Amino acid sequence: MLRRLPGTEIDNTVSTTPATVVFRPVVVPTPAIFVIVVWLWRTVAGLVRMVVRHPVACALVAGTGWLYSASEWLIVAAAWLAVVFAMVAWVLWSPRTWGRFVGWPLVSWARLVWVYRRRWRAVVAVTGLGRAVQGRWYGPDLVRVRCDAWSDRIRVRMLEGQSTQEWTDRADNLAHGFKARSCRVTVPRPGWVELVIPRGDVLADVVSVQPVPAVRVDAVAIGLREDGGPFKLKVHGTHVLIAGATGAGKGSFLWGIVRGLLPAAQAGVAQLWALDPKRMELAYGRGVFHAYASTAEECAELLEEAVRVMHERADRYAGVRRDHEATVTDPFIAVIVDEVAFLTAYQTDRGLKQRIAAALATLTTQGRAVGVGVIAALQDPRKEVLSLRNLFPDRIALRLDEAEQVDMVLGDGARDRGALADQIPRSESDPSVGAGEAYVRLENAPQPIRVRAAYVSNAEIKEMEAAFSMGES
Ligand SMILES: Nc1ncnc2c1ncn2[C@@H]1O[C@H](COP(=O)(O)OP(=O)(O)OP(=O)(O)O)[C@@H](O)[C@H]1O
Repeated sequence: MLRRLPGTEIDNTVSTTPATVVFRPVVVPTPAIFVIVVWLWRTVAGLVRMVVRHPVACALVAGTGWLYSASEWLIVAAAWLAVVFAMVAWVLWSPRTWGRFVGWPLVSWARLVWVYRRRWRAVVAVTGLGRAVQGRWYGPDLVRVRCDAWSDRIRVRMLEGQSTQEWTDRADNLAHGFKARSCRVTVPRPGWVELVIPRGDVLADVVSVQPVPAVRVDAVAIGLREDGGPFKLKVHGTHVLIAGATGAGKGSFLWGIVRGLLPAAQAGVAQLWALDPKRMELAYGRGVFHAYASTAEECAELLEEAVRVMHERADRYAGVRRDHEATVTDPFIAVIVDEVAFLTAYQTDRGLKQRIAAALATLTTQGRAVGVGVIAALQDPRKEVLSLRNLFPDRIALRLDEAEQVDMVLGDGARDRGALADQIPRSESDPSVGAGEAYVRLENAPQPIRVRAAYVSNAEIKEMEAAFSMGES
């Protein structure tokens, strides 16, 4: 009766297959008073828990009961009408606070009861997340469900001794078990996991570009996050690696960054330097760049020029300052490289290859403190990504061809944490399906976030070029 066990007992298994022998536990008669005390204690604890967790619902039920006993049903009906009016007024006055205190808790409760509690035992049993201990079945505790506009967050107390890895390995099973598109596992505190299950998908439709923003170099607006919020990418003080299969939409990220930095470039506090060995992407809006290189020789020279600027600034800053502030005299220099493997892995001239690799390594290891940032796109992550990857603090994986490539780009364990870049949809007939969708892993946040870049069309690139041309580069 007074047991301390590692989770919720699901079933008391006594009989078994002939191969396994399970003995029925010894039954020790318990005095009735113990049983009564334990039941009373559980009832009181349950009531207190209910009042703490659902104070508004409990107050409504208790208030209705009290009013009915103290007066007549007409008064009760009038009181309820007043409550309904108050709710409507609250929704109209502040839908956000109403949602926070009434709407979402109600949705959470309904989904807890209707979706998760109903399926929990079956899902836990089929995914193998329960355990049989001495003939008894134990399952992890489903403690609470919190819903918001885009996802359900399910707090679970794991069985004692269970690892997060067991849950991340079964994320796909859990998603299917709860009829969801995906499931991400996070760890709020030791012994607990939180399953993040998105409802609907705000990234399913093409995201339109926002008007060109005000002058800023720190973070640029690229598109939308999975939770519907704006996705802003930090570009100053970091380096960004963008990897994606052909047609994944790397161009949207590159042009999104360019678009975000253009006002700063016009104001003179930023400079955009383009390296475009394929000549199929950045050449289209060539006029917006301060410097443009396409042949391997030109690219090596431009990278070495960036290294020279970097060293010159480092000499001036030494002992005077520790970080860079974008000014007209010392603008932030964004070195944008489309298809970096053309300059490294695919480069046949060994001399040029070594110069480019050395310049890239110098810029990515020393450039960010003095205001030189590298933003590099890559199509095939198998080509030298491992030597490049660690030089880039922030990484973005668009649609990739194979599951193994996700960890190659984002770092070990990223796919287990929910970065399913290999599962981003594609369509033969509609190139926009899944294009621009990506998982982002930032330096200071190991948990990948799902985003979609706004689509920067050819017409918009030409408009930007017309409005922000830097003259002959
Ligand atoms: N953010 C986006 N939203 C919707 N559709 C997009 C987006 N980005 C790109 N597309 C669509 O996908 C197509 C391919 O995009 P893009 O050329 O940028 O891919 P890529 O990754 O640069 O490919 P490649 O490596 O072959 O150059 C575009 O022509 C466009 O139709």
